[in-house]
Amino acid sequence: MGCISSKNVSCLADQSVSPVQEHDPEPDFSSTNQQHRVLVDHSLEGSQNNKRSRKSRRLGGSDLRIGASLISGLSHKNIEAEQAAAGWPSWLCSAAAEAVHGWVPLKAEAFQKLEKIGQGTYSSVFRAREVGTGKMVALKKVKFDNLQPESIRFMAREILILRKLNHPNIMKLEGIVTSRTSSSIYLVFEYMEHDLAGLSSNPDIRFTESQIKCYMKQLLWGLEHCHMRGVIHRDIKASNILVNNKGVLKLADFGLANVVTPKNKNNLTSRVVTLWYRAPELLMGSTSYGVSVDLWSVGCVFAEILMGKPILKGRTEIEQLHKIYKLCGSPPDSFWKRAKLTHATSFRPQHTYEATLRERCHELSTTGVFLLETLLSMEPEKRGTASSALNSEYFLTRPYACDPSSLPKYPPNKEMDAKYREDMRRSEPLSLHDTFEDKNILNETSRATITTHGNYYKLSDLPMTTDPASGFAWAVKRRKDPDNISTLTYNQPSSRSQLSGTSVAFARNTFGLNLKPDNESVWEIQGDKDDHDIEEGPSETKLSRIGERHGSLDGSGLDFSQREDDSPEKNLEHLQFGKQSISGPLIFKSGKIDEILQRNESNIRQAVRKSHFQRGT
Ligand SMILES: Nc1ncnc2c1ncn2[C@@H]1O[C@H](COP(=O)(O)OP(=O)(O)OP(=O)(O)O)[C@@H](O)[C@H]1O
Repeated sequence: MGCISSKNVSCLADQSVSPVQEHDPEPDFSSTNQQHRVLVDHSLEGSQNNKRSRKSRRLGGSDLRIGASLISGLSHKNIEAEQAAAGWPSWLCSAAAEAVHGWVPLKAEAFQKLEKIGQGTYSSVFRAREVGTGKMVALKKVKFDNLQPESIRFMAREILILRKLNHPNIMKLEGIVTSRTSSSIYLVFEYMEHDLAGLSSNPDIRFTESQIKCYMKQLLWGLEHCHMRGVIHRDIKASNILVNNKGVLKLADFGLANVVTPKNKNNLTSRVVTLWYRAPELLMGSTSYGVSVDLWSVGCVFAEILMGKPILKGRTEIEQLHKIYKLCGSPPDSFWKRAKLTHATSFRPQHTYEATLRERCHELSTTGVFLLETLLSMEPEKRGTASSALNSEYFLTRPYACDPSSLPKYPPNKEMDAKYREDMRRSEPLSLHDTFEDKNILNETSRATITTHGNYYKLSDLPMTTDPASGFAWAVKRRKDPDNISTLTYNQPSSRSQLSGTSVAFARNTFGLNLKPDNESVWEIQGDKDDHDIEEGPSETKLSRIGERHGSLDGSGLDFSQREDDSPEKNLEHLQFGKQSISGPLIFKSGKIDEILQRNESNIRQAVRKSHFQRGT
């Protein structure tokens, strides 16, 4: 695959854009046998810049602004001329020269594009074959508006962070496919056959304790590398942790990552991390968090691979917090005293919750429970660091982590996942009862086994369902001024719909949220039950809409009501709690968990992008 060889000026000549591409705005992936061109450090560096470049390499490239500082001595005209000569499109050089500095673009015809393997908010991922070597790669096509410099710079941030990292357990950016005339770019990554979400949720796969340790160690090594370079990943979840057929785990998807600097450390957006993996301080709106948000997510992933399912599956931010309290216990008084959040006390539960983590992980060794409890500490500073987790007793006691090469070769992930998801779709919903059985770990001598299990899909994995014609959402507001009346709104064409009132009841009973109708939006609650426990059993609260009103958000400084994909229905998918905006889908037409996650992910990505535009965080 492409490499970065230093000072290889002569290679530049080899990077000329083919006549076909000159007329093609999209990179033209072909099946021709044209040789793949390597990435080279081109001739930007003068002797002084070379010195700086070498220094930064000795330091492990730890300065994210390396590109910017390197090129600062050169005139813009020179840089653009150099980069254009290297084959980069002008819109990219002018908006994000530092991201591609020292590299030359790879040519589209060096790859044979195969099937699509992933779809993100701002990307589509394809499997592809490198023509010259036959090696499989993943091509991530990044969507952005190339007329908008901010949009390009946002994408450039991901590239800069990826270039800053260099570790066997971090997904390596191997190159970028584009051309002088292209309007899009593809990031080239090593192809990984599996992800931890697919493997751990597969009922046919059961990890042994030493296999779990092996995955966890690799994850923590990768994370330690990020954190030591000031990079917070901010989207650690099982599906972003990829595994190849050699048992090597790599942390992927740095689309939400950021480098903490003295300048931005108190001005970060709280709307990061996929809901199920989001730390409590983020749910409470913190904007001055640190790398410990990643450690919380690692705790969630640890629990997920132990149990075979995500451990905290909230459907809204408020429900997510509730689930955290139920698992980890309500935070101690000291937590609320120390919390620097303006609205922290709004999140203080009225009831005391005892931690249930030990019960839920009763098969896990004592050392494992201790590590899990540490990672899932309500107080960020008690979570320790990736390094301290690696030094924990869990990894120092038998059974030790196995060697990655001894991990089983699983059937191709994409096929396996596709089949599994299809099976789930066909079978849902099964019954009102929870049919999920935790996949407890096997004893040390066991290997991962492929067996045929029953169907594991659980009804409570699904969002609360509504009438077939649903697709509405609701919002709650509470303010202190004349607008100060809480409003519960939903938007549903039909006159009546069923909505589980658990979130309403939870908001009211747990946080003391007082719901009142206001003039603009009138709602009725029928048969409301005080149901504190969202997870177990749907409550039969019925709401009928008479009027409607759009929700708006402030809280974390982001306003989803101005999202690109703006519609009344979508705007209403927020629960505003005090100043904290609570977002996330509550109810979906089809009742598919994939849909919830997709929407949640999209919301986060759009919000972070917007926040980046506004504040650069
Ligand atoms: N190197 C890879 N090998 C195999 N599959 C990959 C690779 N990278 C990504 N994928 C697949 O593509 C999916 C989407 O990729 P990724 O997570 O990077 O983007 P995203 O976060 O969904 O997109 P965006 O950041 O634009 O919203 C992943 O969930 C994974 O299934």
